[in-house]
Amino acid sequence: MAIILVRAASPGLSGAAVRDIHHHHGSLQCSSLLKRRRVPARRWMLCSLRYACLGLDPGPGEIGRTSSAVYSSLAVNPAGEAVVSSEQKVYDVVLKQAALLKRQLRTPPVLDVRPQQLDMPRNGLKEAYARCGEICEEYAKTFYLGTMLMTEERRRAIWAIYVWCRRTDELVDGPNANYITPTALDRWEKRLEDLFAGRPYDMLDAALSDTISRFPIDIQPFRDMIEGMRSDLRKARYKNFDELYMYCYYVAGTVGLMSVPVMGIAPESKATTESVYSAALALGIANQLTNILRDVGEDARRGRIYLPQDELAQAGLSDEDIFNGVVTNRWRNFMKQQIKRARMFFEEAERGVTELSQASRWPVWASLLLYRQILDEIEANDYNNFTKRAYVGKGKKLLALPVAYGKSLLLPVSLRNSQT
Ligand SMILES: CC(C)=CCC/C(C)=C/CC/C(C)=C/CC/C(C)=C/[C@@H]1[C@@H](COP(=O)(O)OP(=O)(O)O)[C@]1(C)CC/C=C(\C)CC/C=C(\C)CCC=C(C)C
Ligand SMILES: [Mn+2]
Repeated sequence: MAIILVRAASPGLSGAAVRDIHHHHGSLQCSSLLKRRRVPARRWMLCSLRYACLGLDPGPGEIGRTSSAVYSSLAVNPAGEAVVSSEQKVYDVVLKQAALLKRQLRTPPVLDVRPQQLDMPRNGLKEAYARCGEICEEYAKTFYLGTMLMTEERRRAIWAIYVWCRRTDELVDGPNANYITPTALDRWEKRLEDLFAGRPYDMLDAALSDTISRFPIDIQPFRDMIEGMRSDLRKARYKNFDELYMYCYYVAGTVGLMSVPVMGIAPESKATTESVYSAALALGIANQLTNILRDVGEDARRGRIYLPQDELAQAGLSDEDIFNGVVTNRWRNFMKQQIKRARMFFEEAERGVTELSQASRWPVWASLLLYRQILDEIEANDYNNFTKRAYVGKGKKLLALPVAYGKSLLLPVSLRNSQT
């Protein structure tokens, strides 16, 4: 194995941090950091892969720059010290959620919030869930269709989560967004705590209260989504991918973490709970990156640029270029790299979908295939995401459903090798 020591050649890293970073077949590995920073080897391999695939394979002197500019477990602060990256922080949440799920499945807690304890009129919960279903159908038709294959209890739970997420997003993205203050988000969080304690404020909250009494769902991803909305209020630029990654976790990776306890892992799956959560997180990140790439023009008209500033600068692009919205070769090349990265997150997610319980796979495959096609449409639009909205047509949408169904019948990846 060819190892190139980069040692003090890196301007962004302290000598100790680069002690044994080695460069091997286009990937970066750093064993001292793995130990000191508890970066799991698998995560490190993954970020190395993304790093290499992005074609940003650095020369030795460039490691400090690219480690924060690309996707990495290692970030560098302005003083040149290695700091825990967003990916590592989020991975700690994944580990915690996985541990909670395992513990609760072993010894289900004595539930202190039973549906019948909720102060609701007769049939109230049924109506509440039905309303959640209607909202879901109105906003996300294809996805709604996908949920129809799930068991009734799971389907209703996913609707209730969907509606809470949609309402949270509407606070900062909806018609009243201009009037939303951090205090309003604090009130929304208090409401969240109340509904987790069995004191829902309205019927839609009551549906979620009921859902969390039936499934081992933790409050943290919900809190984190509200944190993402707070960040949307105060921030309109992202310095680098590390910052953007955190934002994507907050607003979309959280959805993946909320959904796993409801969708369930296939009883025959040999995958670890952590790996399934990681895949769910990856799907959320992939979806959000795609959403950002689709909406560049629309966001710019609201004064927002979610694309990493340092990567724009490296591509010779500025905020002005985005506001002007002219598709140039620089823009095309920049977009190609961004699309490549989003696709890598989709690939990571794919490995987890097969591990979900059989009936949950179809809607997840459908949403993965449909959302990923938006990237193909951006390409088909010759990267004009300034004035053209990438849109997956009805025909392609309909075709994705049987394809997703076919994929949902596949054996979990974790079982495939052991069967041969
Ligand atoms: C089956 C399935 C997809 C279940 C998830 C259902 C669910 C609870 C969705 C909530 C989505 C939501 C309203 C999130 C609020 C924040 C937000 C709007 C995020 C963006 C969604 C797309 O919305 P849209 O295109 O309408 O965007 P605009 O508001 O118009 O800009 C996001 C891009 C994020 C969506 C993220 C997911 C759906 C996460 C998917 C991950 C899983 C379901 C985990 C699957 C498990 C494994 C193991 C892969
Ligand atoms: Mn939105």
